[in-house]
Order: sequence, then C-alpha cells, then structure tokens
Amino acid sequence: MGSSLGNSELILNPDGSIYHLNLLPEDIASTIITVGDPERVHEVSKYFDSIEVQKSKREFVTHTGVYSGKRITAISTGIGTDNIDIAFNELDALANIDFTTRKIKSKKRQLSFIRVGTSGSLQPDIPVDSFLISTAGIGFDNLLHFYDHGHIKDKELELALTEYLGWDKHNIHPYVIDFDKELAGIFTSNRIRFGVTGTNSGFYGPQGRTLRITPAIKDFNDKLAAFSFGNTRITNLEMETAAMYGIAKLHGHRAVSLNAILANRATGEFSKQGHQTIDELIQYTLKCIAKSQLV
Ligand SMILES: O=P(O)(O)O[C@H]1O[C@H](CO)[C@@H](O)[C@H]1O
Ligand SMILES: O=c1cc[nH]c(=O)[nH]1
Repeated sequence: MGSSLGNSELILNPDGSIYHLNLLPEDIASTIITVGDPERVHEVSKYFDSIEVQKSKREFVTHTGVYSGKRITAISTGIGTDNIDIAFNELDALANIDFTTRKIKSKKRQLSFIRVGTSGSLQPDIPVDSFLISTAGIGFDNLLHFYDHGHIKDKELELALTEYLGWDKHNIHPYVIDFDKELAGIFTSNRIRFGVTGTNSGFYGPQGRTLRITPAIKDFNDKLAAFSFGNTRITNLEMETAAMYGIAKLHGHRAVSLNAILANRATGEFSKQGHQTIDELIQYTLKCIAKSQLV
C-alpha cells in the first residue's frame, strides 16, 4: 500500500535503526513515558523490575523494561518543541512504518504517551511541588503551523485567546490542542490538579523572564495569567506539551502531560526539593500505569 519512503525522508542508520533515536521497531513499548532531561530516564527505569533495552544518541536516551507486568519505554526528548518534532515523528515511524519495505503499515499501532516534566506555575494559588495534568497545551511556538492541523485543534479556546492577547503584531499565533481525556483518566486523583499549559520555544524571554535583555512583551506572564474563558485559565508554562499533544494526535496516538510544578512565577518562588518532587511524580505515574488497562 502506498509508495516507498525515500532514503532522505525515512532515514535509517546502517544497523536499521531510526536516524536520531537510534532505535529498532522492536525496542519500543506501546506505553511511552517522555521526559525532557536525559538523566531522568534512569530515574524512571530504576523502578522497573527488568530492563531489556538501553540505547542513546544525542539527547535521546531510551530505556524499555517491565514495571509491575507492564512493558514501558522511558525516553528523553531533550528540551523544546523542535525536539518533540523529531522524537514523536520517529517514535510513530518505529510503530507504523515497515522499515524493510519503507511503506506505511495498513494496520496502525496506537501509542500512549505520558510526559513527566517540570514546569512553572503562572497562578499564585498553584504552589511549587504540586502536580498538574494539562487538559490542553497552548503552543506559542510555531511547530504545529508546519502541519495541517485545523481538524485537531481546540478552535474555541484558540480564537478566544488569540483575540484576547492581540499578539499577532508580535508574530505570535497560539495553537491549542486538548489532551486525551481517556488516557488522562488513568492519572486522575486528588493528588493532581487540572490546568491549561502554555508551551514556548525558550525558557527566558519566551516565558517572560528578564535577565539582561529587554523583552518585546513586558507583561507577558501577567497577561497570560489574567486570561479566562469560562472556567479555563492558563496555569503553567513549559516547553513541550502543546507540540506533543499536536504531533501525537495528528498520528492517531494518545497523549497526556503531567507536570511537577517547580517554579511559581507569580510569587517568585522556586522549589527547594525539586529532585524529590519529580521523583514523587515518577512513582505516582508508574503506580497509575500499573493499576491501569494499559498493556
Ligand atoms: O523537565 P523537562 O521535562 O525538561 O521540562 C521542562 O524543563 C525544561 C526547562 O528547564 C524544559 O524542557 C521544560 O519543558
Ligand atoms: O519555569 C519553568 C520551570 C520549569 N520548566 C520550565 O520550562 N519553566
């Protein structure tokens, strides 16, 4: 079915692995935990009962193993939505392209992506060291603009936000993609709150931080924090969620982003126990997967 993908499009290494991730199709589970920090992959896999795959290339570190009877892949994406484009396209290729014929498989395999990341709260009432599920990701970067994505976006929220912000003049055109509600249900409890997550292509200016250079938008965080649409408000900022939701959904996969809040941008606090907080979120995530129907 379909034509073969050319050598410059689907790029395989001499050992048959995919170009950046350095993985073979059999190396990945259908349940995939993504983290930004390569060192966090070990922080996840140290809880596995057994590890069958440990591979890496650049910032992409992958461990696949079994935790409480569930086969799980933990992979680092590195920082930013540009890396999400690479990691998620290649993970889909591993699942849904036949590397021998270089053709798209007729029977698709659906992956479940769970991001375990760190983030900064925009709201004073969302404290450092708390956990948050992103019900939607708002991309202030440009990644999804390079894909036909009109059919998957949350048009209502996107329109309301675009009109409210009026940031067209700054070349900022937010895109909004919702989480997978069913997948998120696995991680829902009174231990974790819901929020709407802003994703941007940097940590300083693009998240309203000023060290030495002058920002183009002086009230960036205040303006985002003050937005409301029904019960929806923007709760936190990080650098991957919206892109992950978009690229996963376009491929027919499921995605949910779980955030450990390390900074509170409204109160100026930063966690004094970040390592412990992210470790607690990792353990929480694994226990939820163990109890779930995920295979
Ligand atoms: O902790 P991770 O998963 O890397 O996520 C957050 O931390 C990084 C910035 O410090 C960005 O990647 C941001 O999204
Ligand atoms: O403020 C923060 C904290 C963690 N990660 C981010 O991207 N921003």
